[in-house]
Amino acid sequence: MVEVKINDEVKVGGNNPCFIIAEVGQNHQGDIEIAKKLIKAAKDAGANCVKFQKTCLKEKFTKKYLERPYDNPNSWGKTYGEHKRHLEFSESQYRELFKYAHEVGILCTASAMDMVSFDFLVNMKVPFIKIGSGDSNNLLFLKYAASKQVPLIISTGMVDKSAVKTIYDIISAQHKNFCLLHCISAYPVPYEDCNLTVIQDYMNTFDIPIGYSGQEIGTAVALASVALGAKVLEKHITLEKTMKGTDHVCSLTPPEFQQLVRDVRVIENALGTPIKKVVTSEIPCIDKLQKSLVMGCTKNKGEILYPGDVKIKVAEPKGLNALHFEEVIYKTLVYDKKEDEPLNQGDFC
Ligand SMILES: CC(=O)N[C@H](C=O)[C@@H](O)[C@H](O)[C@H](O)COP(=O)(O)O
Ligand SMILES: C=C(OP(=O)(O)O)C(=O)O
Repeated sequence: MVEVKINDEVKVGGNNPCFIIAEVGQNHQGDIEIAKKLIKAAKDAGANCVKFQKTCLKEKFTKKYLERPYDNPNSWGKTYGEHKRHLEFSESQYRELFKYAHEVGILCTASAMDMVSFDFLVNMKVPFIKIGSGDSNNLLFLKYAASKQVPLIISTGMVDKSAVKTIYDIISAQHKNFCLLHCISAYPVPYEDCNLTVIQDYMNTFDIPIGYSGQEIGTAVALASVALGAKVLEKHITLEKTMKGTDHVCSLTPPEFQQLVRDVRVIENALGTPIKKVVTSEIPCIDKLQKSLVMGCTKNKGEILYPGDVKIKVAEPKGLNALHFEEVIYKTLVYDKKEDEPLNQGDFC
């Protein structure tokens, strides 16, 4: 499988650990201090990267859409434009945040929500650029992004498989330094809509790392995605789930995020090898509880071992592994044997 090179130290896919993105998105409430707290929380939780959403409002939205009333409990203004302006950091604030993340020691990037934002992020030399599901049908943008030859992580919410193939074709025509994330764009996603096994379908279809961007509540589904093979995992992070904003409800608090990272690492460790074998840690249990062949009754040298004469029990000392039962039946005893005595190679012929 192709590995995606995020920077000189970090690669995604192949045998590399799952790349975990803490998605701040707009959970900073438009407040740079909250944004910094979330960067620090992402670092402390063990995330590999922290991410924002960069938008040039007049590139992403029509004038009329921005003037649309946005009257709901998550709104930061009377119109959608006012709401989004409240949540959007300036370029200099982004510089400050990237600098802070660098000081804290965590990779930091953003989703480019439009071409202008994409160019800004390229200039900022972010380790990769995320393309969110809002652009999974935006072929013009995808072509533009592909032509810039920067690593990309692309979400695939709100479209079907044929569109995902189109995304793959567009980017891979230029380079293979990209991942696709399975994603369902609902806040929160009902569990029955997660369709997590799409991850396996993507893995069978595409020769690039596949990941999961989860908007469902909790960590169970995200953990399952890693067990299914996700090599990138994105989850929203928040300081407090009851804060105002559309995404807080499907976000994880810093302790939850920390637990997620810990559990992902446990799962990766536990996935191990598909070769079923006896492992060293089983030896004490084998010694203590595995059954072996013993005499079912007392018999003398020269007598035949009929079924019923050989029993399978936990014994000390052990006899032959009980898997050899069939090989022992109808053999002749070479020694006298008492009931419950172990039967070993050399005791019969
Ligand atoms: C599809 C997409 O962009 N989704 C993003 C990523 O998950 C979200 O964070 C949205 O920006 C957010 O839900 C929008 O909320 P509002 O409309 O209240 O600002
Ligand atoms: C919308 C985004 O992501 P996703 O589609 O993965 O939720 C984003 O990263 O801005």
